Amino acid sequence: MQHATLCYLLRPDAEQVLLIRKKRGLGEGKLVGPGGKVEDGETPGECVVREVEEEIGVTPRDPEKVGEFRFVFGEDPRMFVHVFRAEDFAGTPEASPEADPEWYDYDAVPYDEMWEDDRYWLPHLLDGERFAGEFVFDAEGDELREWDVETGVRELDALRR
Ligand SMILES: Nc1nc2c([nH]c(=O)n2[C@H]2C[C@H](O)[C@@H](COP(=O)(O)OP(=O)(O)OP(=O)(O)O)O2)c(=O)[nH]1
Repeated sequence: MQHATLCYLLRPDAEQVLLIRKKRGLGEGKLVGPGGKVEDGETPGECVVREVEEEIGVTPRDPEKVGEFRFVFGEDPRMFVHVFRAEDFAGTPEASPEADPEWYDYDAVPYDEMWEDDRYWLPHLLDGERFAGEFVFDAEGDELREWDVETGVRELDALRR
């Protein structure tokens, strides 16, 4: 299965999270965290730093993996996503050909402009929880059909076995 990463940069004191409007690729037009596909020979931790640098020009420091989910379209397991959070980073978020970044208050995250599954796990990340989940969409990826999320997960990567 293809592996990918997502990174949520946080300002915990201001209770704000950085989201990007994705300009191309899977999920174009949606609000997501920066991230992308894990390349051969790369760990998810290396991928997430590279993707955040490429997409918004900042370097996350010590990104912490806090969640993972499997993303299925119809019968087709599409993506295994490693989700990170980081409270510290070098640089100032800037727009790129791939992404327009913007800070959002935790209580004003526009879930209706995001992937349908995000409302079931992003609140856990903002609450400082760890989670693992599975989301089954229709074959076109338009509609969420089934979902399952577990929180308080101590050992991530459980779904890979
Ligand atoms: N927020 C959110 N992001 C998702 C979901 N499913 C899913 O694959 N993603 C993310 C993980 C990846 O960051 C991205 C998929 O990778 P992509 O194909 O768009 O990667 P990319 O544009 O960066 O392409 P590349 O540069 O790696 O080739 O979408 C989801 O349900 N919610």
